[in-house]
Amino acid sequence: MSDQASATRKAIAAAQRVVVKVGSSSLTTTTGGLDAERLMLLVDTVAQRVASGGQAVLVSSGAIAAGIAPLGLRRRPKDLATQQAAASVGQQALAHAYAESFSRYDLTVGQVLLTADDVVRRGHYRNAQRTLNRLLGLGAVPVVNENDTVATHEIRFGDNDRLAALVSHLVGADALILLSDVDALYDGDPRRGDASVIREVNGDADMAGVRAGRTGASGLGTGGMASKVEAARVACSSGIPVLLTSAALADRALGPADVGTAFAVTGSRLSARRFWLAHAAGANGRLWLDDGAVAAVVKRRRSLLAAGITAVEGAFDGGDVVELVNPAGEVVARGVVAYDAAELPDLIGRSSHQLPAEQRREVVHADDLVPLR
Ligand SMILES: Nc1ncnc2c1ncn2[C@@H]1O[C@H](COP(=O)(O)OP(=O)(O)O)[C@@H](O)[C@H]1O
Ligand SMILES: N[C@@H](CCC(=O)OP(=O)(O)O)C(=O)O
Repeated sequence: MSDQASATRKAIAAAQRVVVKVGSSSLTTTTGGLDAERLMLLVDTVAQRVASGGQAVLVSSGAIAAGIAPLGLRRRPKDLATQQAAASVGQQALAHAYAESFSRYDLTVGQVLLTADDVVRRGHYRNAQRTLNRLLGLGAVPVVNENDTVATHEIRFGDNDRLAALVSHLVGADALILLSDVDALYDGDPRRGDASVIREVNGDADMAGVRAGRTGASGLGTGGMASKVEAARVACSSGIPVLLTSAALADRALGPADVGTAFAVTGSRLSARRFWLAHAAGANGRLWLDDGAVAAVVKRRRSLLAAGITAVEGAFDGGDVVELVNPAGEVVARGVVAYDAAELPDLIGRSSHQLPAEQRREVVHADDLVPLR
């Protein structure tokens, strides 16, 4: 274990406030619905962490999977209406099981069901933040899931890994623990033959050559390893270390943190507004930048001026969030645009002195802009 890696594991073991995300495959079976025993073991571990002075937020998947057996379905449904029906049955079974199980430790559970809108819209984001913080302050264990019964295709998170990364930032967590049905990240899907375990990820370089699949073995979860790696990247980029392992190893993950894959932080903690801009806000359009503008915005942290924009995409209003893309089409930053989409075509490519006085303001001000690379 390298020094940096052990520092990451030490930080995770010492974390005061943790977010623990558990996947469907770890709590349910296709034939039996909710696996009460596995859920109880998880609760034992989380309750232990709370008893030793920590705080925990549980992001629990499993609503859809837990509804499969009670509704007499044979496998995870593919259409949204049946998924929502299953989630409606499964979520209440899940909430009931958590409440009962945590009550063995005199711990109260607060159910928090979020839609993507709750983190995409700034007002909702702060509201969710307040609720979660208050629950923690009152000594309860928030149990979070997506509000599957009302979410439509367009506004779904779909998998809970990304939701867990967003919740980690929302509550200012000191660590994020991702529990799945696989003990660690491998360089390829271990189900498909030989794969080597990756113990530490200290940055993008350690991910070179790693193939993280989009499907899981169980057919119960969604997103596969790819969504976990992406969630880890989001959390680490804003200063939250991540441990990825199996639910069967939860006691070690929440104890000495000496199992699974540890992802080191790659950036510092962002303010709520900057995190929201970078990872949560829905973008309404794109501005294409030339190389000079990319360097100014990403390396020198300058405002974006009209002169460096080569094309405008989307129908946005001033005040909306847009993506800034480099000439290769990669998103390099996100920010709040100061003009409506209709105003920009006349301005782009022109330097400030060629523009009328009222149109000389920055297109995206540096304070409203978050580089992503
Ligand atoms: N590179 C990889 N390393 C580890 N597991 C992988 C990798 N690529 C794909 N997987 C698969 O991802 C699965 C976990 O994803 P998923 O079923 O969505 O989990 P969960 O329900 O816990 O969210 C594992 O069962 C594993 O087979
Ligand atoms: N909100 C959904 C989660 C979807 C899902 O399967 O997520 P995961 O098991 O974390 O890949 C549910 O509770 O069924």
